[in-house]
Amino acid sequence: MSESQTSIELPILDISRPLNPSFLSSLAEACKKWGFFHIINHGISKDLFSKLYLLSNDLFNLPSDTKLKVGPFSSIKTYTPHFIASPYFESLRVSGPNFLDSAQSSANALFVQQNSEFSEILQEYGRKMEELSKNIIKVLLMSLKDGFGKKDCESEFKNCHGYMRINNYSPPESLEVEVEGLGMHTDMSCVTIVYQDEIGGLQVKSKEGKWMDIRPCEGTLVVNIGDMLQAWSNEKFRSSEHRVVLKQPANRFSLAFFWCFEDEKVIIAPDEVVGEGNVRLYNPFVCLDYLKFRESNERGKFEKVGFTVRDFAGIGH
Ligand SMILES: O=C(O)CCC(=O)C(=O)O
Ligand SMILES: [Fe+2]
Repeated sequence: MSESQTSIELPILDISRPLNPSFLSSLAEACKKWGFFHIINHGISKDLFSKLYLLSNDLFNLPSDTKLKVGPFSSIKTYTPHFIASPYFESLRVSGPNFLDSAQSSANALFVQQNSEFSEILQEYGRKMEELSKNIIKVLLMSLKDGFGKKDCESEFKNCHGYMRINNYSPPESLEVEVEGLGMHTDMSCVTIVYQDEIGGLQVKSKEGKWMDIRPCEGTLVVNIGDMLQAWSNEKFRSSEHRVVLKQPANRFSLAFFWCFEDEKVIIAPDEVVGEGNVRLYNPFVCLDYLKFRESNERGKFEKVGFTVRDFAGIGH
């Protein structure tokens, strides 16, 4: 991890304003090059983030034994303890469309006292993220050439569903060199919406293999393209490898919302997306089959064994 690091400037989508063609083309360009952009005026208040932060803190501060009541060996399985993704990472999953029920079933197992605020806040956040995801897909479709297909292609995304992960990173107390809080990966979603606190540490890998910082900025959310949209868009959009590094001995909090195709969906780029005269880069595949493929590949074998959507369904791979 000695390579010098730089941060990148990404387009900032103001979702509250009408879009102009020059912005849409810079967005399309960033989605092809980086697979990342920023979003502002998303309608999620600072107050909601602070509440989510405080409630999540209460949760992660519980004793490990308590958290494991919803861990991988419990019936609920919403909590990922330390040492699964990394020694410094733990996470709680809340699934839609009924975020309230999902959060409540974890809360019931974790907290002695009734804690309805926790699930209500997560429901509010989940619903807002669903709306935002739908709007983001609309904008992305518009950014594809000639504003094509908004009417034809939006229906492809009508059965999408979302889930979120509340992430807590706790680096070692004496941190001399930076450590990976979350190793290199691509997301399996169509799009992911990330809130990262002011600590920062999210990085995207450039096509040349260099790690670039995605600096946090108050009021700004990060959006990244996932594998499903990379395949569906015939690589008009890129699902980039990214990771989280911890550079200072301070806790880091993030929320990641994944907007995904339904399991049974057959992913195939529409002809108008591929474009006349262009080569089709993926064989059609069923969404769930790819999710299973990813699950069955061990993390450490990443470099040796095919692991990405290209390896799974790419033509000529
Ligand atoms: O914590 C972050 O900022 C990003 C998390 C992430 O990449 C993920 O959960 O897929
Ligand atoms: Fe990710």
